Amino acid sequence: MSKREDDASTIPETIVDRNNGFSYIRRRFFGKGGFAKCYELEKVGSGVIYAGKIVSKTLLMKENQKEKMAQEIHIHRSLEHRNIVKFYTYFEDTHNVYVLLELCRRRSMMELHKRRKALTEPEVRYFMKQLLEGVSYLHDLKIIHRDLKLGNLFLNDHLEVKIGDFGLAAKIEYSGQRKKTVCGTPNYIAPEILTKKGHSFEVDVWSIGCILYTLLVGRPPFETSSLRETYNRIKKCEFSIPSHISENAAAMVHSMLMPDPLQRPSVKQLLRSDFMTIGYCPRDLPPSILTTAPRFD
Ligand SMILES: COc1cc(C(=O)NC2CCN(C)CC2)ccc1Nc1cc2c(cn1)c(C)nn2-c1cc(Cl)cc(-c2ccccc2C(N)=O)c1
Repeated sequence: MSKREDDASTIPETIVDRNNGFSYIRRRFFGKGGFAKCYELEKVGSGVIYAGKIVSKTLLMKENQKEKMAQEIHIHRSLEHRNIVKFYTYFEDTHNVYVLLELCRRRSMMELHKRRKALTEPEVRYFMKQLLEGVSYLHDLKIIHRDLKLGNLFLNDHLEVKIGDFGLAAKIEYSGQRKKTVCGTPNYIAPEILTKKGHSFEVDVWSIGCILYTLLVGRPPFETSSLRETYNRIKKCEFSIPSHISENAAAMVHSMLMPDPLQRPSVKQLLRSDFMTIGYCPRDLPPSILTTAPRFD
């Protein structure tokens, strides 16, 4: 019999953190990503609600999987920024590892994209400003995320962007270091990772360029019917920008999707780009934009 996606056979209805005696009621199943299942967890007593990422230890038998999970926790627990998902705590029991994270009730930008497709340029400026500020904070700490994608950009009740899922993140240990491998497959993967030329902060700029293109155009820049063909287009930097996209927006996309990583602007330079600084940028957005384009009269 096939297991249900939200199979919770080894996840107790009440989860106890044996380090401090706090317990959490397992509520709604939100979905899964990689090895993890995500549930709404309610802290007994306070009623505070978290997004609980739960990983079965049966999936952490191999040393490299244990190390990957430990690295994700080590990096994420050290972060504190309004555009980074807050890491509250983690603990384990016989069967699982539990990570308690900031709940983002408006889910992720992937759901927004699926519903709206292309956004207006002021909305794109609004989301890009927060994404760039969050990644600028990471890069200042010498951390590369390496898997920036719409599904990892969560939205809270105020539609503030919260970067999550540090499962592929890495720390640049010394100036000029180029990472040679990444254990996993980034969604918006940069050409230098595919060609194994060594990579660093510029891969996040590439991924943000793919996100920018997707928000402006309504579909990803290198999308094809086969992964092999998509990878070929990425390696050849083969993409086109529809003519209705503004000059400043197109120029920003082109600068971020340069084949040579050293030609790409830094995140800080992007925050000062013409597209980001010329043109209306709303201070906040109403929840109605999750389903309908706003009018900025
Ligand atoms: C009310 O808050 C949420 C509701 C829902 C929701 O209603 N999902 C529905 C999907 C369709 N099915 C049929 C019913 C449930 C999803 C995410 C929420 N919030 C949330 C999730 C979070 C975080 C913060 N907030 C953090 C931090 N991480 N995750 C997280 C973790 C993992 Cl393991 C998976 C996923 C995940 C769930 C589904 C799709 C995609 C993803 C994804 N982005 O990976 C998300």
